[in-house]
Amino acid sequence: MFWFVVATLPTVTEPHVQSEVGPLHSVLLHRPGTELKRLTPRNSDQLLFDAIPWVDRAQEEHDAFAEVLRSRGVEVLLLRDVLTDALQDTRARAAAVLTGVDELKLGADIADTLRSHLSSVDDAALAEILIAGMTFEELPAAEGQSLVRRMHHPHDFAIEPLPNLLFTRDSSVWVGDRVAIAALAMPARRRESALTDLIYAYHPRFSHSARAYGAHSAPVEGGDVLLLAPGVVAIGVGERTTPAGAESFARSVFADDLAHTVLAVPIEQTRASMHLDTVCTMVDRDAVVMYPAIQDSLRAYTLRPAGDELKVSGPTPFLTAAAEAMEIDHLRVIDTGLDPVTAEREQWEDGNNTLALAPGVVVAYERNAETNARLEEAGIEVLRISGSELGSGRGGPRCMSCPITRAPLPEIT
Ligand SMILES: NC(=[NH2+])NCCC[C@H](N)C(=O)O
Repeated sequence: MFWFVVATLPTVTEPHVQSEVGPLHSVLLHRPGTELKRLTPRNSDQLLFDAIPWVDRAQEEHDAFAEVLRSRGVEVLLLRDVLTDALQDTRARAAAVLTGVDELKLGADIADTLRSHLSSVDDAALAEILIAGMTFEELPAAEGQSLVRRMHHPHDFAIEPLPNLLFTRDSSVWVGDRVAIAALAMPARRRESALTDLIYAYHPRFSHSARAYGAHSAPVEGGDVLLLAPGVVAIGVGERTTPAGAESFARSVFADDLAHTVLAVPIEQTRASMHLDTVCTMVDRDAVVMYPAIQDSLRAYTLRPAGDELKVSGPTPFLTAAAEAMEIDHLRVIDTGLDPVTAEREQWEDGNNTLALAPGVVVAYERNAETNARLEEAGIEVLRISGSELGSGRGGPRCMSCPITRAPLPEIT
């Protein structure tokens, strides 16, 4: 006689991320849309883009990126869809209307008109306005002509667009089973975390998830947070994440028992290295790809909990501090052996910004041919995507993805 045991598998995978390379199950992406069409040569600097993307092509590239992930069994959640779903909750809608309208900028009359307009549109339209923004000429018609309306150019933004929402890595980050909503440093990005906050607070899939870093406001951006191993978090400190942000993030993950060591890693405050993940990402459980120019100079302060206090030591070389915290002999750096000019070109085009789908399997921009070839020589499987338009905002596959669930790392036998 045979007994069949039917395992009841959960229909959705619970959020949980402990590492950079555990098999990826669920990820949050944002398919770019109208917000990219708002970019002009006059506003692109302020909106943190280095070129004006060809939007249709950027969407094709993004669809292909999502398809690569799906073809490897990853569940892709699109930010616009989950935001629209979250807005079904009336509390979410009320909060969304408040976050979208800046009364100081618009004055009381326009703010009132805009709030009632936003309250009257359906969930999808509200999500679209929150993402794509709104110009003065798109404002709902109102009686009379206020000074604010008359003095603003019709193409000025009444609600700023969010072109950098494409980089879902930065506005929220999962550590273990908790999500931290990032406090973003650049004015052009601040409203992004209001949207991720709404999603995680009101989408039925996430509304029961606990928060990390809840009550803090010092900037930490997800692109600076690398989960080197279960219990070990590296935080880049530079143009975006501040020392105060890194310190309070460390206190928060220690208090919640999510980590035993945090490495605060100073990085150069330049556009080319605005986040730690622009110069270093993990490609295997014990290996990183790293911009060769910083390999010898990268250092880290080691933070550990000491009762209610923090014990800070260092700085010491990053690779040594990381290996020690990860309890491995050596954190391998894939030897790209690139000449400095090629290395600088490929770093700028996000060659070091790979997204791991599993240990030794990464998604990378195809244009970084030399870096990718060296990764393959080192035994890493590289899934290439094209990013000529997507990359114009200075972000690669890692920046464009927020992992929500990764399986635990398989034991090494
Ligand atoms: N995790 C990352 N490296 N994100 C890239 C963000 C790029 C974006 N244009 C910004 O300047 O904020």
